[in-house]
Amino acid sequence: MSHSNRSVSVITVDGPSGSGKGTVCRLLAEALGWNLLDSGALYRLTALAASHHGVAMDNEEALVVLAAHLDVQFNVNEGEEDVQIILEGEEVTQAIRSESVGNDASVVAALGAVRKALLERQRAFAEVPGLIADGRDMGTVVFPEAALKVYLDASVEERARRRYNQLINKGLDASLETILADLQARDARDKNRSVAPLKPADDAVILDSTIMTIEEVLDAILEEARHRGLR
Ligand SMILES: Nc1ncnc2c1ncn2[C@@H]1O[C@H](COP(=O)(O)OP(=O)(O)O)[C@@H](O)[C@H]1O
Ligand SMILES: Nc1ccn([C@H]2C[C@H](O)[C@@H](COP(=O)(O)OP(=O)(O)O)O2)c(=O)n1
Repeated sequence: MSHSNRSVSVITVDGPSGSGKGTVCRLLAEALGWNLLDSGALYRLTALAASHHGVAMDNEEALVVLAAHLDVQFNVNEGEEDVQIILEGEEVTQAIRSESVGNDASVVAALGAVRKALLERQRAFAEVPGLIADGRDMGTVVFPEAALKVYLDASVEERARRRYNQLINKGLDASLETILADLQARDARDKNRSVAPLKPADDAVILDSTIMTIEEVLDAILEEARHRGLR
């Protein structure tokens, strides 16, 4: 099956780091009672598995093997906000969220063979009653037939401020300048790669969240979903 389950409704949310995809996708999945695919987590897990196994982030052959055989469990625990992620028997829920794993993920994600190895695993998430898919190429490559495609953007300065606040709130050290520079490098890598670059699908609804609250972004997407008879 190349396009997994065509009868299942899919809403895709693509956009750069810090635009609010993860937050709004979680709320959408909750509001609609649908499944959630955090595709970035798969690239982060591939990068983390590589570093655990001493595989360099440009060793395409070895990375493909890791991506194709990722031994991962996503556990949804009642009352807990985060999905618990277990990689090769080890809890990595927090570990995959670091900025360095994010940067490594962006590097391995530029390799076409790695993306191919993860493709069917992503499509398998499309199960009834529906799927919210969060990533960079959800609407352009993975679910081209999605009923609603959103491209969520925000200025790079605002996205850097959000990341900075996120780290400070976790009690971690952070430098706004470093975060801004890292984000700019990651944006450039994700947008300029030759395979499945980050860009809005031709039929995407573009939302700029720079001066929108999370609630406003959620409502705007739910309104679009309603227009399309998705709820
Ligand atoms: N519209 C918004 N306004 C203000 N803060 C936001 C908004 N959307 C998300 N955030 C915050 O920004 C940070 C990054 O959001 P996240 O959902 O992780 O983005 P992404 O998944 O696109 O990288 C989080 O701390 C989140 O609470
Ligand atoms: N569908 C996807 C999802 C993520 N990636 C790559 C590119 C991103 O920089 C990294 C990390 O993605 P992730 O969505 O987890 O990162 P952010 O939470 O937006 O900072 O993975 C991708 O190439 N395609």
